[in-house]
Amino acid sequence: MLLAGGEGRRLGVLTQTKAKPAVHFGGAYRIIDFGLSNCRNSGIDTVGVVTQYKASSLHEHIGSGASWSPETKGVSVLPPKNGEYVGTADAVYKNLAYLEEKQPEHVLILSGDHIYRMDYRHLLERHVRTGADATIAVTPVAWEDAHRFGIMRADELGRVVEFAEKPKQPRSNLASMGIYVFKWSYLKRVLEMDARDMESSHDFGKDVIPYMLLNGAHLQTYSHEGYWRDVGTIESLWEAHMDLLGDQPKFRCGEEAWPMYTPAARSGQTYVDPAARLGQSLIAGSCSIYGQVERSVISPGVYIGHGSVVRGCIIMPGAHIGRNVYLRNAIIGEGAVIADGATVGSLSKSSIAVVGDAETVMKKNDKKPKVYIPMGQLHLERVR
Ligand SMILES: Nc1ncnc2c1ncn2[C@@H]1O[C@H](COP(=O)(O)OP(=O)(O)O[C@H]2O[C@H](CO)[C@@H](O)[C@H](O)[C@H]2O)[C@@H](O)[C@H]1O
Repeated sequence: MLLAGGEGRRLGVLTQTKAKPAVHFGGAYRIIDFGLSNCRNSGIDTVGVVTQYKASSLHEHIGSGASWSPETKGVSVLPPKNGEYVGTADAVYKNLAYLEEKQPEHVLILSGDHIYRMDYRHLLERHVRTGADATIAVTPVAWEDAHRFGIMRADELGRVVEFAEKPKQPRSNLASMGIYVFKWSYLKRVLEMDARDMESSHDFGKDVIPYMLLNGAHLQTYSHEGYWRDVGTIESLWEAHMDLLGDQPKFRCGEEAWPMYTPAARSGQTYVDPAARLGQSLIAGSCSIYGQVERSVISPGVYIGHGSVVRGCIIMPGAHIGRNVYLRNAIIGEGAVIADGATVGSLSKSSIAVVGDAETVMKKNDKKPKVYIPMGQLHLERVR
């Protein structure tokens, strides 16, 4: 069960027209492609994608699901039928009939907004070997980020002994990745119990996992080694893109041994003009580049005009960057237009400027000046 229905409010204007898992990532992909490709590469061909917020963006992208499950067409989208999904546990609870039909022994629950590579067979092997009711994939995170995650302590055999969802003062930096495998019989029981609890917010992290611990369930950990990022915020989305760059990138998308699958996109060639200068960047197909691009990820169908400078940027598909534009540490949404001579972004790395999908940014003295939409604690500057 791939959970992809959250609102993704922290991505602000980037999720105004699409669900967070449908946001483009790494030039050629969308965020949800990572979980779905992991499923295919792990031999999992029956996947229920639970959608809700801006569901049509995901439904269009997933289509028949044949990109990830070519033989059996086993990828199903599961929007809410009656009412809404109240939390992550409720989203699975309301699809118990779908699961029942499949008669699984174990159910893997994944999040649609993570960038990582994982062979779920190893997680499942550990879960079966330890005979746990449920197993959570875990990874250490930076102490300063620990308050954003479910944080736990485990004993020497890897059994969870303490868990706190997004604690203000974390007592460990071992984080839940929001990836769980449950014994089907146990999952059904615990979700039915949670559904009857009027006090519950019906969320795995806030309610189900603490309930399990309180009631002596056998909860194991599976240590994930390697890259993993929850790209739920503007900063983490930007940083994860920067992790793709360089000679020895922290993460590579689509290696031969672990391919990435996504529905066929624009496959035209990219034109690089003699006036262009490119460095440390990923450039997708069907682009035209006349300006200077450094430490950036450029998606398909992007135009970058003469005399423009693009540094530390993520440019989403089909964006048009005019002439003599200066872009620095910015995310430019799908189909956005940056008019000739405009400036977007700041010199400081800690603030990322964002232009939403299909927005137009004009030069300061034009009649319709564009202002960045303030997001959370981010400091966003005006277009100069
Ligand atoms: N009502 C709903 N219907 C359908 N889908 C929904 C939904 N609400 C959320 N989702 C989806 O479920 C996934 C996880 O949801 P959240 O983003 O709410 O969890 P969060 O990341 O805060 O914490 C979780 O994930 C982090 C790791 O990222 C853990 O540390 C933490 O313990 C855990 O609770 C997302 O892909 C989201 O789209």
